[in-house]
Amino acid sequence: MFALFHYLKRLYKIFKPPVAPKSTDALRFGILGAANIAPMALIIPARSHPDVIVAAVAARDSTKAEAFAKKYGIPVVHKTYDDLIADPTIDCIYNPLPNGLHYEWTLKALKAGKHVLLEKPSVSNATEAKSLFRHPILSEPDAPVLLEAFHYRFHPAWQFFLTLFKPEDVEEVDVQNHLMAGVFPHHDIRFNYSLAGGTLMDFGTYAVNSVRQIFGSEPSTIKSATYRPMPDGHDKQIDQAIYATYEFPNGGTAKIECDLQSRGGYWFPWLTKNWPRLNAFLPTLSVKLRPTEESVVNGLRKSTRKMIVFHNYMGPMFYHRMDIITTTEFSGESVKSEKKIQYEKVYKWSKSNGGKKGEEWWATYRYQLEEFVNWVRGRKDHGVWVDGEDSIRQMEMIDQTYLKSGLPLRPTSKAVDGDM
Ligand SMILES: NC(=O)C1=CN([C@@H]2O[C@H](COP(=O)(O)OP(=O)(O)OC[C@H]3O[C@@H](n4cnc5c(N)ncnc54)[C@H](OP(=O)(O)O)[C@@H]3O)[C@@H](O)[C@H]2O)C=CC1
Ligand SMILES: O=C1OC[C@@H](O)[C@H](O)[C@H]1O
Repeated sequence: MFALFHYLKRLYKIFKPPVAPKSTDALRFGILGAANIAPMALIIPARSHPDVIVAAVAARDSTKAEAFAKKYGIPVVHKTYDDLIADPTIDCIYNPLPNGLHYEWTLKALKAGKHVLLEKPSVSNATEAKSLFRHPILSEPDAPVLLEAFHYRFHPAWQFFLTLFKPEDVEEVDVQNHLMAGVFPHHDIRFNYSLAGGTLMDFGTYAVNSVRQIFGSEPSTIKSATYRPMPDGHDKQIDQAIYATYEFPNGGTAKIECDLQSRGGYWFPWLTKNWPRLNAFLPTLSVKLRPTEESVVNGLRKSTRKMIVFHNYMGPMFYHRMDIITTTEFSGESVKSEKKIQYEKVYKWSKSNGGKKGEEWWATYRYQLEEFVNWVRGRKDHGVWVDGEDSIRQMEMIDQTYLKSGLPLRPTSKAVDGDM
């Protein structure tokens, strides 16, 4: 009963956080587009941050922009994205535009001297990523800050998870990201090739990112990559689901299965195979480690193996659980095994974590905003970060996966050659 109350209180505070009094020189953010993700990823987290004010928004349709601004208490509405970027009172731009517009509008904002919090996936492909993250503007003294918003990495649960094993000991990783069919309609930006859509660009980008983090390296080979295309009448260059296996330099392998229109998975498949799939709705990954001990006890060979399952690694603030499963096997003439499971949940940094800030109810996005502001304020040695070279390597792995699957790379923005 107490646990349920605690859980509901945490959920409530994620959506209705206490409002912090703002500092006099708080950073003023402007949002490009009245995007669905903006409240969750910036507007709500900003409320509890004393150094952040969401000051302006621009949308293509001014009625939509006005309604959005009214709903979320944003004082200024600009008629165009260019007007927002040109606003001298704005310090930081949040870019949640469709993937295919990330490059162009981020570069415009950087050129106007704004710091940019850029939604994932950072851009459409590795060509854009190199052009953006290695742009000379980012090497100038007092260069603006640019961050690909891989929010899940900023949460203490993910960072704790990474302490549970050494990358070189990882033998197998399995990532399962399924979203019930029907959540996103077929006309959603996620299924639009010209806007750099595709499941690999969406759910898949987390899967790719997580395996890169777990192995601490890039894959040496893509062993296979296949996809399920959109239904007839829709863009066949779009992967509705993507399945890939990778080999890493330590000999370990990773399998990813990502589906934005997931169906079936129930009994009586002949009847249920087209039913929207509800029973795998938490993105989950499992990591199998190589056997860690080999010894002889009473004439029996003892070996111990660990497996860690992380339920809901993408949205740990709502609920998550790490199952650390240790299997000890004694083998001689017969084989006997013992299994032990330890459960972990982490919502806050431990006290020994270098004074990093956080509350149990902070969402991944709130932890991310904390670090973004730290960087803008010059506090760069503080904690988790996603650097530009990492974002480039991420797009390289996505490109290579598309090529292996037989799908084309997502289109490169004309702004790359024009350099605006
Ligand atoms: N971090 C996370 O957890 C999540 C991140 N995302 C990422 O955020 C971005 C936006 O996703 P989401 O909020 O779901 O998408 P939405 O479709 O809700 O928002 C995209 C915005 O882009 C603008 N836009 C500009 N040009 C176009 C165009 N040609 N077609 C469609 N929209 C256009 C629209 O703004 P206007 O208001 O001006 O019309 C719209 O509000 C994506 O990159 C996605 O990957 C998405 C969900 C979760
Ligand atoms: O970033 C994301 O996280 C949640 C998903 O539902 C969404 O499709 C994706 O864009």
